[in-house]
Amino acid sequence: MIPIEKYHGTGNDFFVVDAAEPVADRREIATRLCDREDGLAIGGSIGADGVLFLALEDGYASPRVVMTLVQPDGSTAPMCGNGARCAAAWAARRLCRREESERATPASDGGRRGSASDDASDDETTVMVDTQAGTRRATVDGDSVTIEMGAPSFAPAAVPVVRDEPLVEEPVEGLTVTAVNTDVPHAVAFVDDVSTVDLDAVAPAVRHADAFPRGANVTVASPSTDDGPDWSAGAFDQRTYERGVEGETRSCGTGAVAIAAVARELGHTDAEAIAVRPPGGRLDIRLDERGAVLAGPTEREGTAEIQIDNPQSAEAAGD
Ligand SMILES: N[C@H](CCC[C@H](N)C(=O)O)C(=O)O
Repeated sequence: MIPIEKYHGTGNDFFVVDAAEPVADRREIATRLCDREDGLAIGGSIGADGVLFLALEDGYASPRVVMTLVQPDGSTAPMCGNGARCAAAWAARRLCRREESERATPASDGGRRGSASDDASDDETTVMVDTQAGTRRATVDGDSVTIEMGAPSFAPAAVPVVRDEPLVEEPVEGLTVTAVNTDVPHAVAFVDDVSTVDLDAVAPAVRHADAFPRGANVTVASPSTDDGPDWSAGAFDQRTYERGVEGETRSCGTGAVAIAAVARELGHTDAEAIAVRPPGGRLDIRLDERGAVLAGPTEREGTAEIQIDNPQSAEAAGD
């Protein structure tokens, strides 16, 4: 039996599997468990937006977790803002439990490796999350996780987009988009009201447009309705259609950072602190010359165990 945990960050949900578990075919497991109709049910929902395979590495001054996100279509995403926040929350919880059990049974070497209590504050744990896009520093404070993201780039080679100049506010398959890389490619379109966009109808053509040789996540944004229709207020509503999920998700961290970066690039706001509201909650972004920082809540929803040969026979154990 393989233990599976379920986490979500503002509604972007993931199964978590310890990378040490003997899962030979990660694509097959991800495709099966994530299915929204026939997949694994934990915490009141069926399936997920991906499976995080996480390896907690010993021997570093700051705890380090190696993250691989396998998406429902079997592809691997180089980065995922919400997934990385969940990975940090998972690692902090593991470390905390490990310390509790070490306190109950003191280790003979008394070694101090990767301790969750090595941080300046007793309430916060710093976790380094290794992703295919690079190592990102996360701070876990209860259920709230803040993570340093890479610096957004509009450079055609970085997005990537097949052109010589950045793609800024140009029509692509029916949407007026700006292309940005926030560790993954996003095509961002500002519209008057995200709730009126038929995302499932318009996004697939943009996601697969020839301009994007590796595809793109498609993110639409509008001035946040809670804060009034003021473009400069630094608050935006978000909806994202994700590559790899091939559908809309309830939240997307790299997409929220992409909205902040494009809003600043287009002069919609000059705020350093930008609030983004995906359908699943609220994410806070800070953008300065060093890059972007993404903050928001996470939640551990529950656990299950699966038979590796027959994942559908899984029984939710709950917690
Ligand atoms: N949901 C993720 C993004 C995953 C990106 C992935 N869909 C891809 O680029 O293939 C996030 O919170 O940033």
